[in-house]
Amino acid sequence: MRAYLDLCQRIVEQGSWVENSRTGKRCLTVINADLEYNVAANEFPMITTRKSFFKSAIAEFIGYIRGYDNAADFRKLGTKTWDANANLNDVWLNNIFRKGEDDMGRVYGVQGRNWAKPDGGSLDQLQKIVDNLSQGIDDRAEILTFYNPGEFHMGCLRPCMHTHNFSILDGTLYLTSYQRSCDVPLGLNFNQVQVFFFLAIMAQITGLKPGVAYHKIVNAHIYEDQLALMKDVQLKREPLPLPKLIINPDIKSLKDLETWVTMDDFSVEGYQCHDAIQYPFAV
Ligand SMILES: Nc1nc(=O)c2c([nH]1)NC[C@@H]1CN(c3ccc(C(=O)N[C@@H](CCC(=O)O)C(=O)O)cc3)CN21
Ligand SMILES: O=c1ccn([C@H]2C[C@H](O)[C@@H](COP(=O)(O)O)O2)c(=O)[nH]1
Repeated sequence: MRAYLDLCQRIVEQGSWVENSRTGKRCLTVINADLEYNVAANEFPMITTRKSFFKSAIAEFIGYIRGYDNAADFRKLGTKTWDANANLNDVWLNNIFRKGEDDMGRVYGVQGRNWAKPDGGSLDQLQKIVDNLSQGIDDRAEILTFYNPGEFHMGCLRPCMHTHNFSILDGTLYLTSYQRSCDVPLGLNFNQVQVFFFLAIMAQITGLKPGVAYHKIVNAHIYEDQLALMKDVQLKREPLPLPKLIINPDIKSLKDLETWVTMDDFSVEGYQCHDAIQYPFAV
């Protein structure tokens, strides 16, 4: 995908160095990036300039859809992406709200499916959206937000891709997703796949046609220890044609996603890529 490489190039050429106290690593940073994915044409935005792992990215997102709060549940689905944040960050390890090994606390899906109401009880944001969209209703507030500042102290990480806003226009479903902070070499690889997947699967389970997914990023960065690999290896490569995402057509409801779906229900067709690059991960 040219747009991904253009963003990487922009960070390398125009980025400013920013200290980050949470990770102790500096980041080369730009502000504001807009990406678009054509879900209607099934142009699946898997990165081709290095080997990419779409199943981990989809597993992570299905974990959010299910409201998981535990890295072990994510591992069972097929991704280890939450192991480090749940178990290796000292601030979280010493947090009194941490419920033990693998606990992530009140992050992402917990907020999406089980938002605690001040008057007691909880709110299921995703179920409301699925119910509305299935009836062709867009109330101009079809918003799933994981961003709950009142509970940041009860989770291992503040959500990065924090808000997903659906729209219906002329019978077609659109998605606009907002991301406050983006690790471009590692996280964006996953986040592109997730934004595409979320629109594709929501269209499938609500009976709407998918349109375009818009991905809006605020702080886009490359960590200092990732920079050489980006500059000297990935940016020297030419992108290859995009593959297609194949989703099992038997997935017809939110219940299906919550109960029987596994990573065997997803495959890609026509994925060609350059060799793997292992970028360092900042905890
Ligand atoms: N610093 C940082 N960057 C992130 O992108 C990130 C976080 N932290 N914390 C929360 C989640 C976890 N995410 C992750 C975590 C690990 C990989 C990763 O290791 N990816 C490898 C291999 C993945 C695999 O084998 O499945 C890669 O090469 O893409 C990617 C995204 C995205 N998020
Ligand atoms: O989906 C995700 C989750 C996380 N990231 C990255 C962005 C940052 O590098 C870190 C989070 O650190 P903060 O200090 O909370 O901003 O994780 C991502 O790119 N995508």
